[in-house]
Amino acid sequence: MSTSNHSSPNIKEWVLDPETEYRFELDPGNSLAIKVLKGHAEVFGAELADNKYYLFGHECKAAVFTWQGCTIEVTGTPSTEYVSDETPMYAYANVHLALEKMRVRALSSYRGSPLPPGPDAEVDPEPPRVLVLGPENSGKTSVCKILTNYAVRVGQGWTPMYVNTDPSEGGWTVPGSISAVPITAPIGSASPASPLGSAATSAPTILSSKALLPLVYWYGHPEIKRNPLLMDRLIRNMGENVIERQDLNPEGRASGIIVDTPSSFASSTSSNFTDHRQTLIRACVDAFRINVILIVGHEKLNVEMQRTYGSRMTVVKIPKSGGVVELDLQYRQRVHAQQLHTYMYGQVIPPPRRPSASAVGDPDLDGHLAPSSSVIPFGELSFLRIGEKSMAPSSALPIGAARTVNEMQPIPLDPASPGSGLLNAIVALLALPVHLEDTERYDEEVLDLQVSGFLAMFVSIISLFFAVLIEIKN
Ligand SMILES: Nc1ncnc2c1ncn2[C@@H]1O[C@H](COP(=O)(O)OP(=O)(O)OP(=O)(O)O)[C@@H](O)[C@H]1O
Repeated sequence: MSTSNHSSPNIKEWVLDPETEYRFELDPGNSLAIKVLKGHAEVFGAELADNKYYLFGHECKAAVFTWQGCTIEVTGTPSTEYVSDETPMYAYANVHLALEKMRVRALSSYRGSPLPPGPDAEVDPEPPRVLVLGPENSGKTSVCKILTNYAVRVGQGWTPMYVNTDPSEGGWTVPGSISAVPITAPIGSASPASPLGSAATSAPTILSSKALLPLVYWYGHPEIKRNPLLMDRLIRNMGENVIERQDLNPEGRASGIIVDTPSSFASSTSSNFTDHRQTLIRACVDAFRINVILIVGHEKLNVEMQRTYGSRMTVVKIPKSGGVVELDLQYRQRVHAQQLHTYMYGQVIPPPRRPSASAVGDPDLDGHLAPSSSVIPFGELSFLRIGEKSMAPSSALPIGAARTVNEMQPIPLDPASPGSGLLNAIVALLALPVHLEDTERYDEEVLDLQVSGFLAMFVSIISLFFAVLIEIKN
């Protein structure tokens, strides 16, 4: 590895040796433009085209990896930048090859073609349905992105289903939701505000070719511990939908599923949550018919999963990357705020120094949202909250006492009442099934509905009553 300074003070050239990566971290308000001058490079498995600027911003932390060596030009001043030759990419590439083999065998069997010969010719071909588990800041999302991007890049037309069950991550919409989408093009990593790429928005149609239409369920909190029963139900609903969709499309089904999970699935400091943790892992395994579990750098969890699931599926421990950054609470809160803003208004990453007009990547295209607002009388909307606003764990109730409101009960809210908690809240707009008879409706129906968009609740001082600002996506 070597660096050379350009004539301009904030431009540097980095020559990377094979199998090394250039890691960087950005401060708030800073951005970085990276251009590949020679060779091939990728960011979390997504290849960077030659001689095009890629912008990174909003406190992005990432790495440019190269298999065969490359020269990159970096414009901007990251708070941290260094090159590392110790990466777990070899292990990740091996996992990718094993998953690829499963895909090819599964597709051959769906099409009725003879299976490729080999030691596992007798084993029933199954596409890879992978659950990725690991503690906080272990790099789970990065591993999921790398495996998904490699599958998409193979050129076989795979469209792996990426499932995000971490409500604190935001995925393709806002924090508090869980979502799934078949990935058709490599996922970029320009900003932590859109960690998994962009969903379809009210932006110009230029975006529609690469925008994703995710299936979204609303949990309403970033923290799983808040209502594990609700999370269990949402995961099962999502699994049912995902499997049903894949059953209709052999290529999509053979592409498999990659499920990213929250860190609370891996370890828990509270004994109350330990049972829920295992129940939620089981919910994922059942709902998505998981057949491969990957544990990112956690020995104890690996042993636990080997004991529980090792007899019926492959459980593999993979190394954690030394580049994964420890994200603190304040950083996560800033990213949540940025994700909400990005969902409503799109995002623009200002270039560190205007690179040439050939700049590419998501951010340049994403800054053109045209949010619309409409005033709707509250009488035409019904607001529901699931469970009580603050719920003590069941174990904290007096012996023999039961809850008056259970965790899954939808409670109607009066928006005019000061304690409704709606002011400045984000509310999910749920798609009501239109063809249902009254007899087919049930009390907890709202828990099973998908999200059509999100509402931001503000007060309109001029009209002296509450108004709702709506930005509907999908
Ligand atoms: N090799 C790397 N070089 C630089 N930054 C990295 C690298 N791998 C991951 N990161 C960054 O580290 C941060 C944490 O990684 P990631 O989100 O993948 O971890 P996680 O285990 O999914 O996190 P969480 O605790 O939220 O579940 C992210 O900002 C990611 O971009």
